[in-house]
Amino acid sequence: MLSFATVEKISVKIINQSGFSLPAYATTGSAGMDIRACISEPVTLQPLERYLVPTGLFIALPDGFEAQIRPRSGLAIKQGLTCLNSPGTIDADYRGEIKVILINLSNEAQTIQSGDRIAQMVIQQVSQINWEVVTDLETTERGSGGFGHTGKI
Ligand SMILES: O=c1ccn([C@H]2C[C@H](O)[C@@H](COP(=O)(O)OP(=O)(O)OP(=O)(O)O)O2)c(=O)[nH]1
Ligand SMILES: [Mg+2]
Repeated sequence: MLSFATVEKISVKIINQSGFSLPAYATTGSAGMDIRACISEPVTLQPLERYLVPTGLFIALPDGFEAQIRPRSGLAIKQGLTCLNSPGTIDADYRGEIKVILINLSNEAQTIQSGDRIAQMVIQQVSQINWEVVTDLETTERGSGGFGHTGKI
């Protein structure tokens, strides 16, 4: 049995005609909850077309939390559908509808039906910081090396 840090309850409002249940963790160890398209009619995305897909979900995160909207790997590998702004950021103070920016990166048209699981939502704790302006940063072994600096193997 996996154990996760328990989070206080998060207020959620769900508005849809199709009676979807709330997003839920599919397995005991799932990081994300799948979220569904909430659309009045099917949407077809042509190759490279993007679409802002409503989910019918509204949440009120506590301060210090964010929700990330991430792609589902199955949808990406099978249909080339992914989230354009991945991961999407849902701010703690956002009270609007959660929407998913889907893009069709396949070379065929792809259709989304209402109720399709189009993305997943991961709730994370985040910190806000204050800057301390300095003239010199503390040194490290890496220094300014990056972008393949440590080699391939
Ligand atoms: O995939 C996403 C990304 C964002 N949002 C909502 C919640 C988020 O809190 C708000 C703003 O998102 P973001 O900061 O990414 O967008 P922005 O372009 O910086 O807009 P803003 O100026 O409103 O912050 O839009 C979504 O519903 N889905
Ligand atoms: Mg922003």
